[in-house]
Amino acid sequence: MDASSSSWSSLNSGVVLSLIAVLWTVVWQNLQHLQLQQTLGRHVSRHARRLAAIVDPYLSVTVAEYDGGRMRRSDAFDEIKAYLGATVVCAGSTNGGGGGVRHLRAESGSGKDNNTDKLVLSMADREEVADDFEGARVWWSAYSKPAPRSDGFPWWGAAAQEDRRFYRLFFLDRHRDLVLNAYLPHVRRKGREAMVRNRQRKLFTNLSGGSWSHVAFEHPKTFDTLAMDPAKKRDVIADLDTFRDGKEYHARVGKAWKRGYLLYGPPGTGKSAMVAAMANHLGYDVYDIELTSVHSNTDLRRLFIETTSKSIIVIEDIDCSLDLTGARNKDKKKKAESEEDAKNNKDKKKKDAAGTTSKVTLSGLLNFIDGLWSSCGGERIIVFTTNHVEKLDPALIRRGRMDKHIEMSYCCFESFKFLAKMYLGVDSHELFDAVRELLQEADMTPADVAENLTMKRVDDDVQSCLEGLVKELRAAKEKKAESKAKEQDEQDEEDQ
Ligand SMILES: Nc1ncnc2c1ncn2[C@@H]1O[C@H](COP(=O)(O)OP(=O)(O)OP(=O)(O)O)[C@@H](O)[C@H]1O
Ligand SMILES: [Mg+2]
Repeated sequence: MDASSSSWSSLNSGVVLSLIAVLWTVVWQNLQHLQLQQTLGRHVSRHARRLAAIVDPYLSVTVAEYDGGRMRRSDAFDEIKAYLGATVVCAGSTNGGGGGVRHLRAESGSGKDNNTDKLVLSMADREEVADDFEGARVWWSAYSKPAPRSDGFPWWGAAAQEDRRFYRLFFLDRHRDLVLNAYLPHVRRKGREAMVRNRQRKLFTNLSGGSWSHVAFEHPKTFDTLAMDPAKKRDVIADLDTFRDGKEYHARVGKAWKRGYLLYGPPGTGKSAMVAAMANHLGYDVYDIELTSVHSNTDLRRLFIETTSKSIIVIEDIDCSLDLTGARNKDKKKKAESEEDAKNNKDKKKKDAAGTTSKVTLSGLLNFIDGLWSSCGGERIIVFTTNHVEKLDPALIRRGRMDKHIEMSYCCFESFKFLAKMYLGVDSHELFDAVRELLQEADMTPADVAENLTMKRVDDDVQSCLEGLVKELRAAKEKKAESKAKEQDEQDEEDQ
């Protein structure tokens, strides 16, 4: 009995061992060839969901690539794809959701994103990824179906033959309100932001024929490298952020989603640099309108209507592009003209270049701004820059048209310190006190200060750059004192 039971048990253990060996081989092969680890993870998570569904059933929302079987791409699909690509898929298992995706789909930017070198990543079909939101866990899966033959109208071309792609979101019934009212809007918002970040932005300019031409917008200026009063800078950034997130606010108060900025100040104080920083901060395209190449008010309106949302429309040197100062300012203008003849070389050149072909008028400019802004979709910022704010017609820059007026001024000590840190990498130096005093008495633009702080020769160092700056500041101070004395003499002569 003992012997037979022992041989029986040894036979049994032999069978068990062989079974384990066979199972192990299968498991090993699966690990090798079918990436069982991942498959298991997915199955376990599916089974866990099914188990959870017994006590708390889960719901699903499906988003199709094309709305209602038509050939219009669904915005929601693209936003979800961008969200998953940026937030969950690329973050892998570190996103807190624990659902790292191993198989990705890579596409080059489509349509308007053609210029980008970046690949746009999304989940491959049959992948599943988890995401956490305010304590709730949800799951996204991707799948596709072959395009039904019946809806393949020939004029839709190759796109009609492509598979239809879908995203499906699973979540527990108890999270229904949270998912539908908070999570999905959050996904769309974040997705839109990711799409803006991913796309190659463009710098447009108008050609003399009245159409737009563009190049890639690659200006490196950001608010991090723009020297200006820190409080003022924070205020501008907050204003831009509020504008960008203000879709609902504008709709609620019945205001067109647009904002006008007037940047004014002497040449070289960073007005154009500020426009680039604004565009980089918001991720918007830039439309740089050269008014002197626009033949008529109608052409101007057409150009504006062709601009897209999420853009900054800039008219540089608005005071000298055309005679937009209006009849109201004529007397004031006559006086100003004689004083500023010397300064106005740039203006004259522009006017000469304009020739006599441009018939854009002040009223045309006012009308098209308001007409376009009240009728078009929105999310546009318009920026006027000028060296002579006093020459502009008040109607052009009144609040509502130009909501925010920003003065870009000569370099102050704060801006100098910022530039010294950026260009020379120093926070303090024995010459800083001299610079501080001189900046109170001399007018020097940030552009000139930056030029002095740039090391141009191999033997240039912090000391030589700052010495050069102090020398130039002294010269600027003397020049300012001389011109003040001259002005005073002229005034005295007039008074006599
Ligand atoms: N505040 C600033 N911070 C950093 N760099 C600046 C600043 N202001 C000017 N610069 C630099 O000086 C150069 C000229 O500046 P910018 O073209 O922006 O001046 P501007 O005010 O537009 O002059 P203009 O009135 O002649 O058009 C740019 O290279 C810019 O980077
Ligand atoms: Mg400029």
